[in-house]
Amino acid sequence: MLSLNNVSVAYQKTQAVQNVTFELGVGQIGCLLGPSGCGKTSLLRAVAGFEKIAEGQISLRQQLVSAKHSHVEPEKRRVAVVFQDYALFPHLTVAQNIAFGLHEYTRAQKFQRVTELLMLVGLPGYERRYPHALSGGQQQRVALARAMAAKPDLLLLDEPFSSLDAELRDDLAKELRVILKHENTTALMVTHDQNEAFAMADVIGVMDQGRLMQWTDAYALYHRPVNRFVASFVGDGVFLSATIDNNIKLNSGLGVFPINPESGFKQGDKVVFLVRPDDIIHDDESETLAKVVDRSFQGSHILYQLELQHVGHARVLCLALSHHDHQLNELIGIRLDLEHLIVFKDNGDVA
Ligand SMILES: Nc1ncnc2c1ncn2[C@@H]1O[C@H](COP(=O)(O)OP(=O)(O)OP(=O)(O)O)[C@@H](O)[C@H]1O
Repeated sequence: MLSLNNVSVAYQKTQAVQNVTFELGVGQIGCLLGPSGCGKTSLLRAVAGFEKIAEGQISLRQQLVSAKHSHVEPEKRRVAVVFQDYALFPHLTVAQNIAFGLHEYTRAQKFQRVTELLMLVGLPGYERRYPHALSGGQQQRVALARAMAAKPDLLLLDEPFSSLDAELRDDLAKELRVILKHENTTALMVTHDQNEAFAMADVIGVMDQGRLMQWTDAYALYHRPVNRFVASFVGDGVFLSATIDNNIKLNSGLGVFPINPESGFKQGDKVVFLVRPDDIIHDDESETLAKVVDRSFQGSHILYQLELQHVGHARVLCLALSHHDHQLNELIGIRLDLEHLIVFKDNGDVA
């Protein structure tokens, strides 16, 4: 449905997007995830046709819509965009807003589509309201209904929930996924919030400094990040130093762990490996002790920051059930439960 091949976007002095390649199939939901300034909005705008591209090709339905010397205008792409600020027409009712782009529909067809969409976005009976009489979340649902009304081939969403509060954001992200799947809409969303990406997307693209680092599902991003940037940006965790010794020997004294023999490391190589909070198991029986240096109560769990009592005094995170209630400076037993070791070359920046 959507295919990007080696796409670059440049402004006068800034190379905003560099050599991005990915594909999105019919009905798939993709999400571009990355920190502020990584180029995700520029890429979305290029797909919408608001930005021309400097290199590469963008195709929709196997038709070229953007290349260095050719550019199909946004209104000819059968693409709809939902912006973060809702952008509803204030002088039109909810029904008029949603029906705005349905030029070829009869009155009866418009009525039917508006009713159907309001039901889908959880606002049945809101036809005659005006935008100012709706909450932020409700306005964004109407904006979504309006964008989906004419059944676009591709729906683009630019941080659609960023002006809503955190709880509403999570709920809406989950609801939006159900709505998009119900209509079999292909969608590409931009966000800097990994929870939103996890809740929404079939496939996630992590971007850093204009480049697409990895394009895969949430599970693979978390468990098989391709580099340190992705490993740090997606999920919590810390890197610990180690040296390759056929197996990996950990200088933090946490044990010896086998690595994938095809990883290409040789004996004596300095490496770092990723330890997620759920890899550190609190175990009173264990002789490996760590000191509680910080704790944050999260209801069912407590997230501890622990200082290892061995070489380097490295700090790790540990997610423990909240009835394991330990105080600052207490020494607690831990063990490492690492199934797949995520190992990268050491750049010398880990203690
Ligand atoms: N219209 C523009 N003119 C010049 N430079 C721009 C323009 N829009 C974006 N940039 C620059 O391009 C780079 C990528 O910006 P972009 O907005 O695509 O990133 P982003 O990941 O979407 O960031 P944010 O989450 O803050 O919106 C940044 O360095 C930004 O300053």
